[in-house]
Amino acid sequence: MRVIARVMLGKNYREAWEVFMAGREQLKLAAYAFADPPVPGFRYLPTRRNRRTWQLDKLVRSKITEIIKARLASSVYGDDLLGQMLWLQRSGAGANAENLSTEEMVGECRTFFMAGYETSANLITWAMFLLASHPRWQEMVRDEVVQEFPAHKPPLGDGLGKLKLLNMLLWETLRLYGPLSFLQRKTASDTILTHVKVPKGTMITIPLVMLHRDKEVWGPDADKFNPMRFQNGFARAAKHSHALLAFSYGPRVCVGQNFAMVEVQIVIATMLKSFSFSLSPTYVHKPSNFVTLTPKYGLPLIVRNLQLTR
Ligand code: HEM
Repeated sequence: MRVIARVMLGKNYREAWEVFMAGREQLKLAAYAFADPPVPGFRYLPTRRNRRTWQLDKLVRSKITEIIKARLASSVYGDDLLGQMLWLQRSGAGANAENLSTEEMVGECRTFFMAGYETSANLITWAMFLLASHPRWQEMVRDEVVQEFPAHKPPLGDGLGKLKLLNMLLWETLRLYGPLSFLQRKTASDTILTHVKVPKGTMITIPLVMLHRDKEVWGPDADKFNPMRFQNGFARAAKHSHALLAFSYGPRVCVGQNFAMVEVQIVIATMLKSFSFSLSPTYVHKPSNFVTLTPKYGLPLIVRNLQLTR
């Protein structure tokens, strides 16, 4: 959470935290709204949940707007993402920069907060689950990390690109336990999808969980943990070069995917260097899809300090 708060509003870290907590609650409320009756205008009714959503919305907007105003007044835009947007807006350097209104900047901040925390946190969680469940892989990835980043060399910088096994492990985690279980799209025109006529304006849900475990695409071991399927690269792991859609594909592909992969690599490599992990006997395997895919009862791990055990 701190990572995305610093990246987005680093200079205003304390306010970022408040914005973030409010946004997080909003996201949960929005997820509950999926179960609302499909009554037009239902979201405008003053139900308790809607009122709370509006309250949070106001809070998030006013906080970010205040931060923007203060930075503009001081002419010190900051070296975080908001600072970059302000700089683009003021300098007119970016394409369509003049169109980036304060309202849009507020929207961008909200999107980044929402899109950039739970997803990465859950990738770390599920990767740790798989490492704890497959000790041989845990050893192999640790050996790779220690070889590239011995003793007191922190796992940062170009060396991360050499952590092939860790990358394979992360791709396999995204396949089996991708943070987002589905994507949604609305058809922009009448279309035909595998012989089915789909009228304009139809909402289509793309079930990533099913696609990622489809035996026709991934082979007979599609349900099994096998990071080696990625040994020849991402595009050759399945019958289709874009079968892994955890970060989506096309014009709406996740803009934060490289950032997320580096962030997660650093966190996992740092932990593996000093600790070993095994699953606690109290762990109950129940992936639960609420906004993102999480272990319903948490992920209790037994953690051992390697310096004490070696
Ligand atoms: C493991 C981590 C992540 C996963 C699995 C993930 C996944 C996704 C997916 C599937 C989408 C597309 C949604 C759609 O097409 O409907 C998306 C969009 C987006 N992601 Fe990520 N994401 C991750 C991390 C991040 C991070 C760290 C950031 C920010 C630093 C970020 C920022 C965004 C933004 C801004 C969008 C919207 C892009 C747009 O609509 O143009 N994501 N992400």
